[in-house]
Amino acid sequence: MTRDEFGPSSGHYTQAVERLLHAVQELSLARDLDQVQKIVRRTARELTGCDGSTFVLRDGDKCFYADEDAIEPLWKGNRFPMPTCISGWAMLNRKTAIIPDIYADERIPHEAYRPTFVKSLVMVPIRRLSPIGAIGNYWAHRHQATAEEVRLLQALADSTSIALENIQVYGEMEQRVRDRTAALERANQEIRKLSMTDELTGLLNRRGFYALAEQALAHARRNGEQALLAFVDVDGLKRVNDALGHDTGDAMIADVARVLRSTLRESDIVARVGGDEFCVVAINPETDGQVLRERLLERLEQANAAADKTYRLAASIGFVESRAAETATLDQLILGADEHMYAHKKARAQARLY
Ligand SMILES: Nc1nc2c(ncn2[C@@H]2O[C@H](COP(=O)(O)OP(=O)(O)OP(=O)(O)O)[C@@H](O)[C@H]2O)c(=O)[nH]1
Repeated sequence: MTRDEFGPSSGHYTQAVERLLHAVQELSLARDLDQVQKIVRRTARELTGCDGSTFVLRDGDKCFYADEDAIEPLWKGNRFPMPTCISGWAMLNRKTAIIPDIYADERIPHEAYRPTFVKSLVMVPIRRLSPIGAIGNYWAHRHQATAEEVRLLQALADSTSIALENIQVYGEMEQRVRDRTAALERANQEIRKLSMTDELTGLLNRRGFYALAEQALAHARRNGEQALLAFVDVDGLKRVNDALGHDTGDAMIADVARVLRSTLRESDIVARVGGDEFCVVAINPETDGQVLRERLLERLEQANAAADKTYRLAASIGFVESRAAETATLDQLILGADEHMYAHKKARAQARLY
């Protein structure tokens, strides 16, 4: 195409400006780098009718040939040091490189061009004041780019720069929304955890127990697994409170909780469901209720022997074992274990009398 054919009053130029306006519109709607690259590589070629275009991004001190649209492959995916390639020159000098004969120009690394079809090129920087990339146009024959072609490419580069900034802003906004959502989710999790946790012992509280135990029992029933529910009531807390103070009573509760947690399996659900009352749900328990009770009492005794405390840990323990076929509700199971515990407490009190 000659200069006359591509002058401001020519039909080609009008078409190219229309094409550019379309691209500007598309770029204003682009939301990610892929979309921008696609628009730029296609438009850059169509604006001048050249044989190839590249979309280059600055990557530190390298030029990254991010994308291309050409009659034969160029350098897509490659990175070159800024001073060794023409896109680097355009960015470092903040100027457009117009090169009608690449083999007559010292800025061109001739060896890199020899395997390619390129004979002439134009390279415009994206964001002239502080370039972040460049757009290349290549011709397979000798071509002296016209002022109009360069102007069109520069206008495309300016719109590309705004599109890239938009993407960055959108990206940051999206990231901020993601961060906030994650923080909210963490806060919600914390609230859920706090609302299900007993502050004194760190075990589940009554609400947490119901939530997890209901789930575990339903699951056990579906799978035909056996379940055991134990009710543990600390002995003599009132006496300790009255004689040694509420703080000591608290310490006693926390000690019992520690013994329960360390004696039971990690998968067992352990909760403080009242002042001095604990509930345990064990699915597929390793032992029957009687053995479990003996083990817990033994561990409480061991804790007493190991520590020089002003109080003794003791508890009454009742339990119920629920088979898969049973349809007792959690409340019914708790009631059964509580009654069993009460019988145990009575028996222990009587044993102390004799
Ligand atoms: N320190 C302390 N005491 C509590 C807490 N919650 C409840 N209590 C007290 O625990 C005592 C429980 O009394 P009881 O049900 O008679 O139990 P007990 O003193 O262990 O008596 P037995 O179960 O018959 O051995 C009451 O005095 C409650 O005020 C708590 O969080 N901390």
